[in-house]
Amino acid sequence: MSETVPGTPYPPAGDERTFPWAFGLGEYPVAVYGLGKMGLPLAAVFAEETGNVVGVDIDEGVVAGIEAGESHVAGEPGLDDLVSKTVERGALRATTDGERAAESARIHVVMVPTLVTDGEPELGALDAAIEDIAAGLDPGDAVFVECTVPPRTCVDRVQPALVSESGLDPDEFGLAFCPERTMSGRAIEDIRGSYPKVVGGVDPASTELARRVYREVNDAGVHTVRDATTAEAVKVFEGLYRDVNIALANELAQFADAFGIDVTEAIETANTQPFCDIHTPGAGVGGHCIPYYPHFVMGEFEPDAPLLRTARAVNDRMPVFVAERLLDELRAVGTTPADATVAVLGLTYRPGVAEVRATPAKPLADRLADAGVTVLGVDPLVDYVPGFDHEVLDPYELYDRELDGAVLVTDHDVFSELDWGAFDRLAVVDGRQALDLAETDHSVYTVGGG
Ligand SMILES: NC(=O)c1ccc[n+]([C@@H]2O[C@H](COP(=O)([O-])OP(=O)(O)OC[C@H]3O[C@@H](n4cnc5c(N)ncnc54)[C@H](O)[C@@H]3O)[C@@H](O)[C@H]2O)c1
Ligand SMILES: CC(=O)N[C@@H]1[C@@H](OP(=O)(O)OP(=O)(O)OC[C@H]2O[C@@H](n3ccc(=O)[nH]c3=O)[C@H](O)[C@@H]2O)O[C@H](CO)[C@@H](O)[C@@H]1O
Repeated sequence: MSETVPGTPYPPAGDERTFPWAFGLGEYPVAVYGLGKMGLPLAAVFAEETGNVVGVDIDEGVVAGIEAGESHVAGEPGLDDLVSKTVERGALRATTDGERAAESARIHVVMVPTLVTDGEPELGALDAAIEDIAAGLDPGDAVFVECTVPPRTCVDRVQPALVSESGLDPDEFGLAFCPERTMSGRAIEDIRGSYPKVVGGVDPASTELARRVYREVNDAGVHTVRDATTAEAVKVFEGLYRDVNIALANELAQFADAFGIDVTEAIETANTQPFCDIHTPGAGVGGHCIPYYPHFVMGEFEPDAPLLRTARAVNDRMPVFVAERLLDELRAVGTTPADATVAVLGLTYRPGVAEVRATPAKPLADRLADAGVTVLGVDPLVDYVPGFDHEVLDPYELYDRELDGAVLVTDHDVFSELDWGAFDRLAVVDGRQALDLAETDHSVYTVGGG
């Protein structure tokens, strides 16, 4: 890399006119750290584009599967084929040796889990990946963080760690935050350009290099922002907006009985004008995005965040609210909760995604169990949830069990397709406005419904 970008000694990726060819020919080898639901599709797309990608994961099973040309991520259209083809032609390799991968790469992309433990951001995986990268970081390299992090993480945590552990000066390498704006179930489509890629560097050269790289990957273009912290805030703001607006929908749903209306109908109607986008009430907010991102802001900075706290409290209470509606329905049909067996339908946090982090099913099941209910967990994608201390069934095993009630937490298609008439009269709570039980004699309460 020759020329420098005015205002910083850091050399960008050569000449803008020649960069696409150089990048496409694999002259800027890419390493992707974290090969999960988001990282593997990203690594495969980079491999398709450059022909020269090494993926890094700490899970030996993940690495072995990819080395065999197989994707371990279910439910991603096009991913199985893309992984198979890019591995077969040597464009994508996988390893558990993060340091060695870093030595071979010029562009290092981080997509490891950034989680929350007891309400605190858990960035250990990020720190570990950065440590690997630092061990192999060379002048002129660039680090792009894609996993969601608290604002200021790149400037206050990542850059100092890279400098201290690599021995390089800050202007000898690039660092940018380039958030993953991707939804499980459509990852390749989103990575390829459902929306513009947002990038923000710790300096202009880092922003410029990120722009040049992601312009080769994202057909919707690249939206550059002032700096890395602004880019981190963009990603977190997207999630905060969603958590607050889901909380509004959940709070409104609790007025359905008092108003005597179908709140979902009122929401859908209110949303027919462009200044209103009330989200959908449900049984709770799960996954490692939306319920986690508020904790990247709340309590991490001087200003308090009462709105974020309240929204989190409203959403965290929804599983309990739904469980208590089911207890009401059991009593309404003359069933004593302590004598009841209830199926909790859906253990993953949303349909089609085998992810159970922050699943609403767990607090909901625990509230039922506290009332003496025997709980059966049911899901088509997973048969185990950490901390879920109840029996777990495959959906079709339900027909062999004596049930008194059922609560829909996650609307996997299979639950709408069940033969509900095969069950004796049940107390049912539909937490996702997904069931049509009008032709049955079940006693049904629909969250947000009339
Ligand atoms: N899942 C989503 O819908 C989504 C969407 C946008 C952004 N994100 C962000 O991406 C992050 C990752 O999400 P995901 O769904 O891919 O998680 P995931 O749990 O599916 O995959 C994470 C992968 O990283 C690996 N890993 C953990 N520590 C590592 C390390 N030190 N080095 C290398 N690999 C390591 C794990 O073994 C796992 O394979 C999330 O925490 C979030 O910040 C997720
Ligand atoms: C790039 C990225 O980070 N993408 C994220 C990803 O987020 P995600 O995979 O976590 O999925 P979500 O759809 O946010 O669902 C989370 C939980 O909230 C419940 N929910 C949802 C909507 C609603 O109206 N009422 C609800 O109750 C739902 O059941 C589930 O438990 O995709 C979203 C676009 O879908 C993005 O916005 C979001 O940034």
